[in-house]
Amino acid sequence: MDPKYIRNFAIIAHIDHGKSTLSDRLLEMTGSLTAREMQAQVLDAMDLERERGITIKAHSVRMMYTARDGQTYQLNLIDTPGHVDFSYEVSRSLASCEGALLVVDASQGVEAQTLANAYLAINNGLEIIPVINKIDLPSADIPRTKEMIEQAVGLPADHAVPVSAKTGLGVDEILESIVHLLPHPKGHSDAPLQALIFDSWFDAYRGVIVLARIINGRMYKGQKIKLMSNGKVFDIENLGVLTPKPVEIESLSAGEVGFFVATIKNVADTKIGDTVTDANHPATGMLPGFEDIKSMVFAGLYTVDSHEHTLLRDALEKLRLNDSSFFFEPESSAALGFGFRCGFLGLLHMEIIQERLEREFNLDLITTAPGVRYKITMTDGSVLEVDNPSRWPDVTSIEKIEEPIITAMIMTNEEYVGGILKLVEEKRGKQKNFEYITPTRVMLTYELPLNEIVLDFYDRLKSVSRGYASLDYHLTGTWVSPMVKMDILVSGEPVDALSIIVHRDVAYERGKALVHKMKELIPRQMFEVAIQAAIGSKIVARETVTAIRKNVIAKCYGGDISRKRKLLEKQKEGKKRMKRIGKVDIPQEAFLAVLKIGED
Ligand SMILES: Nc1nc2c(ncn2[C@@H]2O[C@H](COP(=O)(O)OP(=O)(O)OP(=O)(O)O)[C@@H](O)[C@H]2O)c(=O)[nH]1
Repeated sequence: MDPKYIRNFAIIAHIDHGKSTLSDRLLEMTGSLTAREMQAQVLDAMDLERERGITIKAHSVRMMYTARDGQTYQLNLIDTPGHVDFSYEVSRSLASCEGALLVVDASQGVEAQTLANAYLAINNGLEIIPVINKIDLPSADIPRTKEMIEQAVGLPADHAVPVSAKTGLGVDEILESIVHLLPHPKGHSDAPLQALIFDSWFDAYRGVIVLARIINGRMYKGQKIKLMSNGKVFDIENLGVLTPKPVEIESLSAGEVGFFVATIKNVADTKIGDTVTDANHPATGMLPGFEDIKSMVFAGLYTVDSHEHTLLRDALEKLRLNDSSFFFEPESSAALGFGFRCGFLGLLHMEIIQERLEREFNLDLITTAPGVRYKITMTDGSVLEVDNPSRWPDVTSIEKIEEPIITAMIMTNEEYVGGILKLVEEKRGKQKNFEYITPTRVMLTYELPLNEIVLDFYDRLKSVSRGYASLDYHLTGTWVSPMVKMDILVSGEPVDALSIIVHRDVAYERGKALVHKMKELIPRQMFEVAIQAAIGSKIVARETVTAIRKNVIAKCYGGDISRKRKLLEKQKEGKKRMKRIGKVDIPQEAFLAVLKIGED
């Protein structure tokens, strides 16, 4: 198609502002799907996505739209993941577009992710159309939302489109705006092929499927292609577009978006942000912006039943086929046996993987507390990267430790600022900016250690702000910090899988809170159990779980048999997620006690 009649765009929004609902409405209005064909929210296809109500993977859909001027346009909607863990994927999706719809909930206004996503779009040079959504709600305030878009985001809002994605009101105006306000793609079909990969996954029937935007040149069936980041060469077996049903076509040319299937066996070869070129007539350079994705959050995964260890390995391998952004390697723990050290993009990503392992592979897992990767310079000048507390070197050989730092944007209402400032201070934050966006809305910018964020920051923020704060962050550097390893001893024995890395200045408090929480989480046993926190040989906190006096069955001795069985069954259920360490049964929650410290 003549690029003049193509529009590639993304929808960006803060979580729950209506991105998926609007996508569905656009599909419906362009006849891509009839209302009847339409299951609720087609674009969020994965089960987990639907349950959690968030978009995890980016997809793209081609729609044909005949505008009021009578011309038919090809609109490619490129979906973006809706969570900070996936911001690199978001940026690559945006790099595949010329424009974006910035959806803002008219009853909530601009939130942290609205801003973060808008900045990503602006940095990628996109034209932005503000869309003010949910105008059917009684609490919708269009003038105020416009004002916030102008003041907080810095975008003109006079051409903002007020809509209700739910009822469809105003959505046809969005289609007209896309056609008339967004620029068309500018590539050259006769130049050597350069296609940007913005998503890929493994399909059990078709193999690796790659979504790409053709920036220059042409892609066709039978073509020999080269992936420029690793130089690997493959043959294109077929290609097509999602409408959202996959429809095969013969070729894709500059400006278009589609999928291709090549002789690629391993999804890890298709890196997001990579450039695909023609192996026989290669382009001179890669498209800008490519990065190798790095894990930010690390944790150990173990099976409750040590016989299931190979099942866990197989499951991890299967999941990795579909998601090349997490990594794992074998590790062993004196307490937990054989397991895997895993690296994730962020906490949500970790939870998703964990949940899939349990749900799809039926595994009972023990997860150790998530942590980050430290760069340690040793006194002999060598440099180590350590993400596992059990590999922490001896203190006497450490010269300096650098920890990863994020810059966080927090948007909230004035009345919650006090509580939030207290929280960020406790989390070792440094204020960078404090700004009133409107007379009652505040934007705080802070530098914070990633280590503190992966613990319980997000939940704590939600609770101090009663949900009226939004957070967005990205990695921006490192601090040199006096971190120490804190060991936890159960009945006098250190349990390696419970060790954590903490800042020296908060170690004492953290230790106290941690053993206190563990005391609540470890069930009483037939004997007394001491729980201690120690730094080196120094005990910093201690609690005792007292012994049980009677056993459960004795209580109903002589009672009816079904009650007795029920009790036994209940005990068994409770045991499922316990790991016996020495003589003590420790439940899964206790391994994550550090995440629950602030919860009382
Ligand atoms: N009243 C009203 N509700 C809406 C409208 N648009 C979306 N919603 C509701 O708002 C909620 C969130 O909508 P989604 O479309 O799932 O939001 P989203 O931005 O896609 O969320 P993520 O995918 O998690 O980023 C849902 O309960 C929708 O039914 C609207 O125009 N009016």
